[in-house]
Amino acid sequence: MDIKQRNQNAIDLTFQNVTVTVQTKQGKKLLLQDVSGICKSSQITAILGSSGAGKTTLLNVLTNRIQNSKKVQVNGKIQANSTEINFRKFSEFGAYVMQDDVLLETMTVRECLQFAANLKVQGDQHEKDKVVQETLKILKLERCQNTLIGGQFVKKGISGGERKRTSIGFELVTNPSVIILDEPTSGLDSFTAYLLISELKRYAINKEKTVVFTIHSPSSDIWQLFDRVMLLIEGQFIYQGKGNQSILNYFSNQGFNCPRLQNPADYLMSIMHQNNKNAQNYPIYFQKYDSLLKPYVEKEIEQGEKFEILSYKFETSFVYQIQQIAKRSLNNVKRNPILFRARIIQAIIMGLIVGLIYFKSEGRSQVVFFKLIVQILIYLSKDGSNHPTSIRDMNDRNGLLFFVCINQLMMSLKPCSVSFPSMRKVFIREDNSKLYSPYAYFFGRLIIEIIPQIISPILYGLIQFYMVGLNDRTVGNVFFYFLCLILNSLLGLSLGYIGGSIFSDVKTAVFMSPLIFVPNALFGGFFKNRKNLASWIRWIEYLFPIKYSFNAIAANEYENTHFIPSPTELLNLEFSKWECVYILLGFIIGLLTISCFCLVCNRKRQQ
Ligand SMILES: Nc1ncnc2c1ncn2[C@@H]1O[C@H](COP(=O)(O)OP(=O)(O)OP(=O)(O)O)[C@@H](O)[C@H]1O
Repeated sequence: MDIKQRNQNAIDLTFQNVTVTVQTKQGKKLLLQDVSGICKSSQITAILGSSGAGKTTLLNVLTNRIQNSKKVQVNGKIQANSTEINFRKFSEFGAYVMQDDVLLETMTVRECLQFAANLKVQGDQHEKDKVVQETLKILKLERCQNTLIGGQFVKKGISGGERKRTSIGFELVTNPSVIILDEPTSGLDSFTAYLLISELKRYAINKEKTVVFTIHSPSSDIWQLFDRVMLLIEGQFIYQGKGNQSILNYFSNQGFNCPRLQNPADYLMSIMHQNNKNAQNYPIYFQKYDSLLKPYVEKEIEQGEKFEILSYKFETSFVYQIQQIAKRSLNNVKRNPILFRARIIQAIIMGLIVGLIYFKSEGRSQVVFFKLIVQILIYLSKDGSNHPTSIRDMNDRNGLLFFVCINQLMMSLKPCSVSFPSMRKVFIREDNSKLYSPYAYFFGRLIIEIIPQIISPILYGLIQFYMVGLNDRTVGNVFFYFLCLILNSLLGLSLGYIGGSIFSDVKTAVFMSPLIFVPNALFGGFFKNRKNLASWIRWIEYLFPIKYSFNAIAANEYENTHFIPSPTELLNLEFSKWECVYILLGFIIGLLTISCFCLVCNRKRQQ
């Protein structure tokens, strides 16, 4: 690498006159007050301050995660090598490791880094693997590389420190020029914390990276490592410049002497801590900073790196992204199969319950369940034996058909409505890191989640179809019945996706699902005959897809029936069974498209 290339990869991150104001019930609150500074390449910059001083807010501003809104106002200039940057630009060269480690618990440490590398590292698979191996080595994660991350559902997992390092590795693997970390040492013992910060320092020096982090109470060993320190009180700087002895000299000149045997960081935290005694000194700190350090910092900003930033923008193909997400989703199902198993068990139990309740009612086929497979194989056709024999039988049949429709819808609606919210944090984090397109995420997950929604209705149907004795006059009738079950299940999936992509948390999504389900059931054409609906409200029934499911399944059941009165006329079935299939397919595609757009529009910047 020549000198010019090396300098072009180095980024000085500067911020000038940054002010952040939020509107609260009590009035306007200043989170950051006209702060300016520089974080230099090949250095580690530590931001210290008491709780609530504005450290995280500053990192959010540097990474462009805070946007102007009705409640929040952000002013100031953020630049990388004198080029003003926005959220998208930052993601091309920078990475942000938030305080919470948002990782997918069913992945191993290596898989987690590999996922990020596959999607964001340029080159062939060998190069991607090499970067992963190097990152595992830098962060001392080799020993636990094949251990599952673990969490709520997958109990056995890596330790807190390994988790933190995996989180950092997930961002480092993409080789960012600027890496910003919010409290990377929280939850780590002092020695692990020291190892981590020294690795970050080595990384900054060896690879000319800009490393910025907030830290609460660094040990004296860690304190020695800081190249640059920023001290914040109430959203204002009281110090910015070299670490170690320089900072102690600065405060000593103001009459604040750190006792010889005390950890300098602890001493500084004690004089910054918000209490009445310290508060009297705040004006002195601010005034000294403004007169002694601010002009010097402004000069440093002016002298900062001016090279144009090399664009690292690299995106894998849409199909490759879908492949990677689908592969991960499949692994997720394999390693945490509880939802999949629950869906299958639910189908078997519900199939048996329905089969037993409606078992071989009056005049129905006497074919028993175990003959089912043979029945289908020999394409058995029966001559009208499955048609209703009485009004009572017809009512039973209608009830069964309607129940089957709403049951299938409900069985897939609920699990699918929590599918996006349960992974939302992971998605938001990865989306913020611009690992993939949100559309690829949607389709990658859909491809895998659709599988149980097809297997389950088939199982359900296989169990109850012949137990009950539905219309098996032709093979076409039998298959159409199964097609209806699958379409209902996919309808539930798409309705669930709508809820899950609008509502960001699991509880709200589950709570709102009856709002989707109940009107569908009421306007489905069974509980209330459509002819009896008031004319002003009748049009609404067309908006609820269960109407078409019931129409299709009933039209199939009563096809060529000789029964009088005609069940199709009594039910006022409006459409032919195939017309209903096309309408249902339209609904499913339409709802999936809407939910995809909702997911895209509902993204936010992680703070
Ligand atoms: N959206 C908001 N609305 C109102 N107040 C806010 C908002 N965001 C942050 N604050 C307040 O701004 C102050 C600074 O918050 P910030 O999270 O930056 O502090 P911090 O220094 O990182 O604290 P800690 O070390 O405890 O994480 C806090 O008093 C916080 O309550």
